[in-house]
Amino acid sequence: MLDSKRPIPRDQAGRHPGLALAQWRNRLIASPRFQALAQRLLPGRWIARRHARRLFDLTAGFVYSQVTAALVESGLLRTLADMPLTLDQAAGAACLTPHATRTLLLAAASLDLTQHVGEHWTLGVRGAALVATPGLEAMIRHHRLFYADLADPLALLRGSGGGALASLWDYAPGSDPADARTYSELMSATQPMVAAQALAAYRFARHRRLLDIGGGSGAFLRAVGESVPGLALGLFDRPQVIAATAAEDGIARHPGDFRHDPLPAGYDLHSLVRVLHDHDDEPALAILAASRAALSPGGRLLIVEPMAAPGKAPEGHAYFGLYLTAMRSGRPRTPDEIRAMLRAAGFSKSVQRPTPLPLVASCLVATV
Ligand SMILES: CC(C)=CCC/C(C)=C/CC/C(C)=C/C=C/C(C)=C/C=C/C=C(C)/C=C/C=C(C)/C=C/C=C(C)/C=C/CC(C)(C)O
Ligand SMILES: C[S@@+](CC[C@H](N)C(=O)[O-])C[C@H]1O[C@@H](n2cnc3c(N)ncnc32)[C@H](O)[C@@H]1O
Repeated sequence: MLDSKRPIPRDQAGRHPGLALAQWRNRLIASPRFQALAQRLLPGRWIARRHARRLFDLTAGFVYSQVTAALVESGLLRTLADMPLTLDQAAGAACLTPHATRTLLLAAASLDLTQHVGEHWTLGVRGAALVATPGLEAMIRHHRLFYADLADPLALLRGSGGGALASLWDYAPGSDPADARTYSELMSATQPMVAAQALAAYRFARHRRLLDIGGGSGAFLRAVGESVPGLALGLFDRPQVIAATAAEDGIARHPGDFRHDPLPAGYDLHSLVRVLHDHDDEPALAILAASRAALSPGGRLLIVEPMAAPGKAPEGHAYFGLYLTAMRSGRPRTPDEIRAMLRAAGFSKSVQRPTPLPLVASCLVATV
């Protein structure tokens, strides 16, 4: 437990001892003599090269992302997945000159997205993995909106710029009502990889009735239903989202607003999949409290979403931190932060279950 830990001794100014160490290291790295020495000695050269490579990738990562986007948007990724192409065939398929096509294919090859074999171009290992990852191409296409907002990152952080991504998510505060179908389709396309994380982490068969709160068009429920046939399924979402989904698949539909409306009773398992991080702390706590109120003793709530892991993985605070800022709602949370909120909402216990790909989603199970 956090409060049983012994207090860390501070310096006279009350600062953590690790701070002085970090400052000393940073001064060392900044020294030209240390830089020269590090590059002369072999272990130092390896470490310096590794940092230089990562720093270059940070500096140039936006170019790599746009090479990937060009491969997707030109249709070349899909065409190369179907058959190998010569340069001239690829140029015809992409509606680009042979010179521009060669530039794109060479750039993509150096990122392992494509590969040149003899006279032909085919997909590289990363290109093949991209095509095999459900919804990733749709994600890359929708990044056009996020990229526009990121053109001025400080304006985005100050809240004075952006707005392109927020216009997609019409439940984000201050957004104009848009067609909920656009984001529901994006979420459905990417749902198989998310549902796979939940199914690997949790045994749904121990329950009778599952309510997916903020379940969009029901893709998560359909994936769970296929794996666990006897489970009764219920979908709770905004009325306009529920209205846009097909009604004939045996899923009980509950239109409502989870910030104000009570959730339907009678379900022994609730799920919140990529929902909690969309909301600031106050509404997020209200959603957890609504779930707690609707569950009977022994009932459970699953939280499935990418969670922050500071110092371990960048996608939490670096990708989703900025994504949710552009969306103007929510924040990425660590499992411990969510567990504290679950306690505040009245859940008696919560545990984290490992998932195969935490960058897609982590999983917390809370019990009433
Ligand atoms: C056989 C020979 C010779 C060689 C084989 C070599 C080998 C072993 C290759 C391995 C191949 C392999 C199995 C690759 C597997 C790759 C995988 C599993 C890749 C998965 C990638 C997943 C990615 C990149 C996921 C990205 C997800 C994103 C960007 C999600 C964004 C989500 C958003 C924006 C959600 C928004 C919702 C909101 C609003 C925040 O709530
Ligand atoms: C990011 S999407 C996730 C959809 C789905 N769970 C998935 O992972 O594919 C968030 C969902 O929460 C729903 N939602 C947002 N605000 C809501 C509210 N106030 N009441 C009910 N549902 C809401 C949205 O309509 C959307 O379907």
